[in-house]
Amino acid sequence: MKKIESRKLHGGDLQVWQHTSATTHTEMKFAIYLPPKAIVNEETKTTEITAQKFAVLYWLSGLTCTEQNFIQKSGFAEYASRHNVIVVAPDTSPRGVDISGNDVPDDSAYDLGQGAGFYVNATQAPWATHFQMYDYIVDELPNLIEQHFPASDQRSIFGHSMGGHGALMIALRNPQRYASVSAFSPIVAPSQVPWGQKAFSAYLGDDQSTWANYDSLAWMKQSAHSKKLPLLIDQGSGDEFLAEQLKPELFAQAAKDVNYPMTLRMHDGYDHSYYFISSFIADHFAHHAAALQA
Ligand SMILES: N[C@@H](CCC(=O)N[C@@H](CSC=O)C(=O)NCC(=O)O)C(=O)O
Repeated sequence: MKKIESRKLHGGDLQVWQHTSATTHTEMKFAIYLPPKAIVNEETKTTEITAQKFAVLYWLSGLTCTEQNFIQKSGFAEYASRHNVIVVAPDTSPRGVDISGNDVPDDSAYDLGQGAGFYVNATQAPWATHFQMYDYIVDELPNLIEQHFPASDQRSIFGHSMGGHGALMIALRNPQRYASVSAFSPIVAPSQVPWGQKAFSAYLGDDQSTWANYDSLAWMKQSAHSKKLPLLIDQGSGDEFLAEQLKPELFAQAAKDVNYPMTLRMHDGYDHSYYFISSFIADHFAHHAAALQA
């Protein structure tokens, strides 16, 4: 693991790390924010509160994003610092070259390939060798974080758009691993909308029965007997992708049908951008901090 960026922010330490992933077989980057109390003293190798471990909130970004978009645009650090929660924001796909020096596939579209991993384990060529983002987010990254940082195994997850799909799908599939989930402008039914259909066809193939494994709406529909997590969705009514790609009403109806408590808030006039995210990021930290008891 190599630290490639470190900046003081709201009293804490914002770092970017690069590591060789055993899951994607590429170099991967992630950002991590250590709130003031979680900063490790290099001399004593302890945090301000000796041996304390801190809950971790995982952020999944949307199409075209790297680990940088969220940390630069969301205004998250004030709230991570206030709630004493570690925040981890990974890249959205493998990139560049693999560990054998071969190019990672990229079809050069903004909604497929590099920057568009969709948080699935691809089964189809040429993607399957590297595009294993589900396993990377659910297993490899938390293991790494909990091994190398003062991080507990108390985890929550949130995200935006493609990353909102990722957060909802991962939390609904693994309710024992997370304390809470939230999303801004999520793609809730990827199997039914153009962005998701394009990605799932490429990564998972034409047999649509396999798509349900990665579809939040499908997971919600079968969650009647699952552990229920605190679940919040914020959506702007002025979002240019709302009607064609996002469809949060389908998810809210499915939740109602299976008695899954959730909050869907529609916000008049807000669009799909990080301006919307930064306007409501404080509420998402409050939502997760309550569940994590951070
Ligand atoms: N037309 C845009 C589409 C890309 C876009 O809007 N990306 C969003 C996420 S959309 C769903 O996952 C985003 O977060 N962009 C990065 C940002 O910093 O705003 C395009 O061509 O880029």
